[in-house]
Amino acid sequence: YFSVEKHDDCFCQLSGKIDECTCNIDTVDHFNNVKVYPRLKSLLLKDFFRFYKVNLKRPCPFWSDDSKCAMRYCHVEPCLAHEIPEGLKGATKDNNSQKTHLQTSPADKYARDQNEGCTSQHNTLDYLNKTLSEKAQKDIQLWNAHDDAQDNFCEIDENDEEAEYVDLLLNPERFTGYAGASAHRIWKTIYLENCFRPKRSFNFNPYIQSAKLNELCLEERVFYRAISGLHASINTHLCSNYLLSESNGLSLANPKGKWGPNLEEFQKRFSPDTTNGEGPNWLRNLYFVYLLELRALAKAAPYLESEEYYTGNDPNDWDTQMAMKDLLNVIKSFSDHFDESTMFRNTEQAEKLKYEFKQHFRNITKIMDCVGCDKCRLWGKLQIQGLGTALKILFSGKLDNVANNIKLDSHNKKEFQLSRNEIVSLVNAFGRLSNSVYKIDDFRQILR
Ligand SMILES: Cc1cc2nc3c(=O)[nH]c(=O)nc-3n(C[C@H](O)[C@H](O)[C@H](O)COP(=O)(O)OP(=O)(O)OC[C@H]3O[C@@H](n4cnc5c(N)ncnc54)[C@H](O)[C@@H]3O)c2cc1C
Repeated sequence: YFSVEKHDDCFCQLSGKIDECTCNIDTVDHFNNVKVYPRLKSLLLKDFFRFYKVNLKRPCPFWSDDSKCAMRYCHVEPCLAHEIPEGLKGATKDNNSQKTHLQTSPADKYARDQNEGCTSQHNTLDYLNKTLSEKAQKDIQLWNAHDDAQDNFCEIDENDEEAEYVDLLLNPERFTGYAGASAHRIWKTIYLENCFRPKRSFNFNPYIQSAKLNELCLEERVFYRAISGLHASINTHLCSNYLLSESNGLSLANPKGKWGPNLEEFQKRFSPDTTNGEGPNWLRNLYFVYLLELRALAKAAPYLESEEYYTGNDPNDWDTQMAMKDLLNVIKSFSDHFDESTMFRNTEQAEKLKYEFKQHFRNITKIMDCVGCDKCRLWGKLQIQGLGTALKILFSGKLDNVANNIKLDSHNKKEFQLSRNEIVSLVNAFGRLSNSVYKIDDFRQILR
């Protein structure tokens, strides 16, 4: 079952097919490292993707927050008001254009034309009162929000009073020193309580052995692999952006520190010798979740191509729009996408399973509020929201019939919506996975 080639000198020289998918590891390596990674790297510097709104102060709903990471590197600096682009602060172009759109929508125009051509008698007999009381309008807004929330895999906190904008470029994901019981409790809770488990698993080890995965059904395996892939990605980042200058990682002697790849740490975390043979499988799960999010971006491409990426700075926004279109064209050109249509097929079970899948995932979003290191919490929340957005795109069913080359009309846009934060988290989360795939290749080069 192990996918490491015997004669390869590096455990991370993975090969063969990615589990649950039809494409090979090296296909993804090449596609990502040459085409996707450089594009994402510059795209994620744009203001639209740089500012993420998040509530880092939500209390942990499951246990009292036992350990706060005291290291400087755990700290997150929220943005000051003047640092946030005007367009993100309140009156967005979207709001404005929606207003004008509503005033001149074809339906309104039709009604107006009809009325203008009517006699006064017709006016009274045919009159359809289209005005809505303020209360009804509010109710409709609530219903729409409710319907939309049904598609969501995440607990959204961007509207919380305590939510603040964070500049992601000033708070890079890297080694923080967050470890030990608190970190283990989070991962353990995620795996133990929220991942579906093999029915005959009587042991209390929360971590599923890869060899037992075949006892799970496809949907459950996908869920597990996505979480494990994200876990592998986070741990790859802390190895590739490790604090090198201070041996104990806690000294305040060097305020900036020297950061870079730590091969030993990477080997310890992923080599078969130190992980009971599991490390390479965790890395393969990283490729799996990469393909899952890649497919979500391809599926949502018609939606994302019609976005304005508004921040209030027209030339920059136009650049962002063009860069996003370019990236989406590359993503659409990938020939071997993950096929989500094989999931939730068995009609009797499907709805129940989908519901459970969603509930499990929502729980994980709540567990993120228990992460005891602000920076880890920030990136954990962002990556989980990004993954949740990918799942919403893949499984809400609302984009299933939208062909790749069709521009979304306003009807489709009303049917399916992504908030700014969902788009920011999805693209940044995918950026993190892309970065991990790239960094693993760096480690391979060092080991060669
Ligand atoms: C949400 C979150 C975000 C974090 N962000 C950061 C960060 O930005 N920077 C930082 O330095 N630290 C971060 N951490 C901490 C980091 O992930 C580790 O928990 C920590 O470094 C301790 O590592 P460990 O070797 O003890 O094993 P852990 O990574 O804590 O893993 C615990 C156990 O899970 C199993 N396991 C490990 N990897 C996988 C996998 N991929 N798939 C399945 N099972 C696996 C193993 O049995 C392992 O013993 C974060 C933790 C969490 C929960």
